[in-house]
Amino acid sequence: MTGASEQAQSVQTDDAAQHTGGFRASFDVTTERGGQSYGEMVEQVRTFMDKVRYASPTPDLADEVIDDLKKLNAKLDTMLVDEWTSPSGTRIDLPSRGNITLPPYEILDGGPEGVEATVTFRRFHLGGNGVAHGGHVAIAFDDLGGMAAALKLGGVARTGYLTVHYRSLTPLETPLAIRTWVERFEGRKYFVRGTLYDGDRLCAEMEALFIALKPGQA
Ligand SMILES: CCCCCCCCCCCCCCCC(=O)SCCNC(=O)CCNC(=O)[C@H](O)C(C)(C)COP(=O)(O)OP(=O)(O)OC[C@H]1O[C@@H](n2cnc3c(N)ncnc32)[C@H](O)[C@@H]1OP(=O)(O)O
Repeated sequence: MTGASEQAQSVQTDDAAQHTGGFRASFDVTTERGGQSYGEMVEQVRTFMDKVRYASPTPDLADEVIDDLKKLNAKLDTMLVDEWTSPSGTRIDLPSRGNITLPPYEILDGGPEGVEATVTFRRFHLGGNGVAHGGHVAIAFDDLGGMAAALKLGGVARTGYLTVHYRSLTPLETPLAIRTWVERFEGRKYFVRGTLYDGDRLCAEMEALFIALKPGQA
């Protein structure tokens, strides 16, 4: 089986959408790419990943699952597109904009004043002893901190640094309140803060620097 990066893209993409700087030439926001079942497809894969984290299959069952996965991978091989035209990351109607690599979050409010969201770490995000892996907490802060910077500056920023203070354990399968906001900015430097709460209990805090990209900068 080859990885996606080794596979030829099988679907023609629009030249006008090609990358000319920043994460994307322009940030695409869609609700249609991938069709109406794309969100449920992502959800089923997330559920599968949750089960893989806890499953202890017999060798026979593992072989069966491998066969099934090979068939599914072959199906998706017929529809691979480039980063700029994939639905993933652009579907604002779906949790985490349809990006399966992010912990699923739902935006409650977002604008120049900051972003409020609910994030749920899944069984797949287990670190140990029943609670979330700290790296996954940092991913949530990175994406939503980047979003707060983007909404403040009206453009794209990259993370310069990101520090997470883990204040108490972060539970799995529990909707948590996550908030990010730009505390101040100096030129291209956006200093972003964040909090993650389970009810009244502070699980983690974040402080980060996001740097606005210059025109044409990757
Ligand atoms: C509701 C729907 C709406 C949708 C709405 C769209 C939302 C969409 C959200 C997407 C959200 C994705 C969010 C993921 C964001 C990543 O995860 S990005 C990936 C991780 N980050 C990276 O890979 C960055 C790697 N680093 C770099 O590429 C370059 O260092 C950078 C960041 C582009 C900066 O390089 P540069 O442009 O040459 O700038 P440089 O002159 O070095 O630095 C600029 C200033 O920052 C300072 N600086 C730079 N780095 C540091 C540092 N580490 N510490 C302290 N100071 C620093 C410099 O000292 C300098 O300061 P001044 O001298 O101006 O005072």
